[in-house]
Amino acid sequence: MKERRIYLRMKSLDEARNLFLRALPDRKILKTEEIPVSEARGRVTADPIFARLSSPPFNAAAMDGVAVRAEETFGASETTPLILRLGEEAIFVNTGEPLPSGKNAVIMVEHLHFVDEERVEIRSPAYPWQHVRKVGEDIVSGELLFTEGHRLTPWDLGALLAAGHIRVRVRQRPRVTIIPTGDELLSPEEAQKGLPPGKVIEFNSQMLAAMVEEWGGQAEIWPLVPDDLKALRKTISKAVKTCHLLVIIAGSSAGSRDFTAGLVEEMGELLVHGVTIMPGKPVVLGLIEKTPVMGIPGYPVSAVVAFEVLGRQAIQSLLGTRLPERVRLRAFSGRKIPSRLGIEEFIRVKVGEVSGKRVFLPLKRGAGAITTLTRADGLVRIPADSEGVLAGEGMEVELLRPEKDLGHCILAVGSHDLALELLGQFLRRHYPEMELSSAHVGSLSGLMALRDGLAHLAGSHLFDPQSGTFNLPYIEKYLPQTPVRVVHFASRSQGLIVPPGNPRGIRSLKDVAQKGLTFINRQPGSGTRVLLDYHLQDLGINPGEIKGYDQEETTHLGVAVAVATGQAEVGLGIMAAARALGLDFIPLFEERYDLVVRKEFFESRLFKRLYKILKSPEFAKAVSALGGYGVKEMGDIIL
Ligand SMILES: Nc1nc2c(c(=O)[nH]1)N[C@H]1C(S)=C(S)[C@@H](COP(=O)(O)OP(=O)(O)OC[C@H]3O[C@@H](n4cnc5c(N)ncnc54)[C@H](O)[C@@H]3O)O[C@H]1N2
Ligand code: MOO
Repeated sequence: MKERRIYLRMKSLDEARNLFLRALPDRKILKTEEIPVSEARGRVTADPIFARLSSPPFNAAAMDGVAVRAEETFGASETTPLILRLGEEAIFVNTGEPLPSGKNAVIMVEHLHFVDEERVEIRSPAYPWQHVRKVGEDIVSGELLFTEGHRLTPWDLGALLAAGHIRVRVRQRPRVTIIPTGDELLSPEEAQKGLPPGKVIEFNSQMLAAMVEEWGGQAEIWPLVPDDLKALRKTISKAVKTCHLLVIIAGSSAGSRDFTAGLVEEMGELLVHGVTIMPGKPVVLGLIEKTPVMGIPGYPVSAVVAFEVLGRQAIQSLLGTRLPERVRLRAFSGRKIPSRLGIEEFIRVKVGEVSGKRVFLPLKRGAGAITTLTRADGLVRIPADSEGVLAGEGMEVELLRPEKDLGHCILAVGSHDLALELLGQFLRRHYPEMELSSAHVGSLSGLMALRDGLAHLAGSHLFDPQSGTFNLPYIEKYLPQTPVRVVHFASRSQGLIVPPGNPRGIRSLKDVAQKGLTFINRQPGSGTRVLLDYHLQDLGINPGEIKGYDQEETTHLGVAVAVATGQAEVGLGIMAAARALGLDFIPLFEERYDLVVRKEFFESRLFKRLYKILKSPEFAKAVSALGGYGVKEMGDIIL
């Protein structure tokens, strides 16, 4: 067998799923078993189930009062009350008790007028079967309660018991064996003693096992297998004999120690290696000794996504039932999200509500970051034939949490700022259910997002050369119809970010042009770019004289990374970004960074919380500590 594998032709998700589902063994391989109803929640019925008893089993009083024969009460009215003899024409009954024979209605105790110990007066008639639950009203003996293949809910258990069943025949739960692989992994228990260098905690297996259990399967996690072809071959050949589905985690990609696809091919039939989804691309699907085998990528988010879109249906198909679908809702994208053509992308998103409209912002895309799932409100799928989503475009969001828990997320679209990120961290610390989700699109695009109702607030630092002021002239120009308030956030030092020790001896923008240094720029519409262009013009420098002027990053940190990695010799940005990466900084200008807030959001409870933090000395201190920030006027309301 070759040491290193390249992918088979990648399949689309539909192709891969169809190939795999068609190859699954017949459902009949799952045995059936009879189990107590008390243990049957979530199980799938193996037979149709008929009621053995009726419910209620007799005509029962539905209210506390007296049982009567309705016909004997006809004619009673306010003007012609009727007297009934207690114990004969009217017999006391409590809710749930059988009706005494001959009686067919109940009069509630509140409607009785007691004459004496033996007699009661009524002032309106009872109609037949009033306040009576008739025998079999709920369930009639012999009726079909559940079809075969029905997944039992908690209330289904009630109906089974009421209908006289204490045991029920269900389909065996598909047994799913999960094998984590990788030399670098350590079990969570072992890691308690400390994590040796180069080791990471193995947790994918437990996530996948929990998913299996949620879908109605039975998961068994096998001990970790090292990256060793022979060991893995041996484990697989044992595992396929005892399970209905085998899941091998990691080793699915193209690395020299990625054995899964090769082993499936060698030991059985390889159906799929590589699916055009992201995360989750290097999935392996196949059959070994008729047992379906899945090779699931090792990155945690890739593992969850791949297993969700392929494993879920495999279990569903083996169980012969449909699993409940996630709630979906339509929401609008708060920013442009580019996506690779030919790949179906699963974007984790935060969902907020702006003026009654649902808006989502993407979280980080890295498949290694499990918190992009724990923090996500939902998933948005960008189809393979799309190059991405435009700002304001409506998409379907598959919710990962209950809909009622949405709406705690503040959506900030605009200029990137490290102190704003810190504000988000403070917010979560004080109000754990809340989140500040930000998209870095630059100041001007942030204002546009505000205008279009796609953000609650926008961080902005747009310099207006004519007036020498920040932001307000732009708001006047671009948001004439949008009621907004403006809160000062911080002043920032903008300057040149250079490698430690400033090896090229840079002092000014003039030096950048004159010394022919490689520059890293920011995207048009960002406040930093506006500032740069203004000062270049002021200094009479033609952008064409600046090497790298057309190389753009979208965040301050992006610029700092470019300098730190040597891709550029200098960039323009804030001091905090330089500091964060241990770079040197030559301050050039002071600028104002303000928060432009939609007026109705400014008045909301969510904003009040954010504002409280903004005004706290504790937060101001933390921002100062970032370096290069002035916090004297932090929180001043300037419009
Ligand atoms: N040259 C290429 N390299 C990679 C490609 C590619 O197309 N060409 N694809 C990348 C993609 S996409 C993914 S996804 C990953 C999948 O990698 P593997 O399935 O081979 O998994 P590993 O490389 O062994 O691990 C990746 C990552 O995940 C961690 N891991 C693995 N198992 C677990 C576990 N049970 N619990 C927690 N974490 C786990 C592992 O430590 C690694 O950090 O490949 C890319 N490479
Ligand atoms: O499939 Mo990988 O999951 O794109 O990161």
